[in-house]
Amino acid sequence: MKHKPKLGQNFLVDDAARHAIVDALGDIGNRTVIEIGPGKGAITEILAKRCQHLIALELDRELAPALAFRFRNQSNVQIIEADILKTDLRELVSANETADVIGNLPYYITSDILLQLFAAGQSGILTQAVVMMQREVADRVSASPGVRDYGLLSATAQMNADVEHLFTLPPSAFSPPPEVYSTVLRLRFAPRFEELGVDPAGFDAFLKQIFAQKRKTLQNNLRAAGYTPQQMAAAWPPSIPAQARAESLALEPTAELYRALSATL
Ligand SMILES: C[S@@+](CC[C@H](N)C(=O)[O-])C[C@H]1O[C@@H](n2cnc3c(N)ncnc32)[C@H](O)[C@@H]1O
Repeated sequence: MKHKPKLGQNFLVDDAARHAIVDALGDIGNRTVIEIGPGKGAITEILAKRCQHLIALELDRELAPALAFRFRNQSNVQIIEADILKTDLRELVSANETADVIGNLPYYITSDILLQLFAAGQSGILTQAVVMMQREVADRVSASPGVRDYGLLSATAQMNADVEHLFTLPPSAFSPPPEVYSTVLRLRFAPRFEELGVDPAGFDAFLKQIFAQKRKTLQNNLRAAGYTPQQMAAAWPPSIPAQARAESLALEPTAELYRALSATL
């Protein structure tokens, strides 16, 4: 079967790596695990032996039935031919249950998948995700405030999860080898909206506004988003320098600024 580059198909062929990814989920003997993009089953095969219930979502209409056939005698394995982005994860998880997610992600939709996982995390159905992505994207997801890679994706991710950088693999771990290195992250879903006193939709929109132009100061981005100089003067927390950029602020002062500006509306 020919691989389909358009579907981000780079199959994992490094045996130690595929075990390490599954090991990162910990003990899954009593867990429901959702696998994104099982492909030819490199990770699926190990998960099927270890977890209570495996739900694997594969878009490729040749690979999905081939996997369903291969695992037909394993009653804990469910292969679904579906587009992850068009799947409501809440429908896969029974009431009063939570699931873990795993996947060597199709890199062309990494950010969209992460946003989908954060939304599912907010609804309380996911505990953790072990996900492999292009190294540069993983560096942005896990970057701390004040470093060059810190931006909208970092702030969004860290509002939703504790992010842990696990390991990086070279192109040779895959067939065909991609042009980039790949990094595995563990995300433990722990939304911080309540703790920081912000509403998720409003704060997500605010993050998009303050990171709209990375090289501009916070005040310039806020002005472009429609805040007046008077509103900013009335609300500006003394702890935030007037010339600060969004990328230099931790989530706590960012939330403080959002709350103060919201109070002026
Ligand atoms: C990087 S490969 C990983 C395959 C396999 N898990 C492995 O590690 O060898 C990504 C997989 O995601 C599948 N895929 C691509 N787009 C998808 C989508 N929108 N929904 C579900 N699966 C998708 C591809 O067909 C491919 O099998």
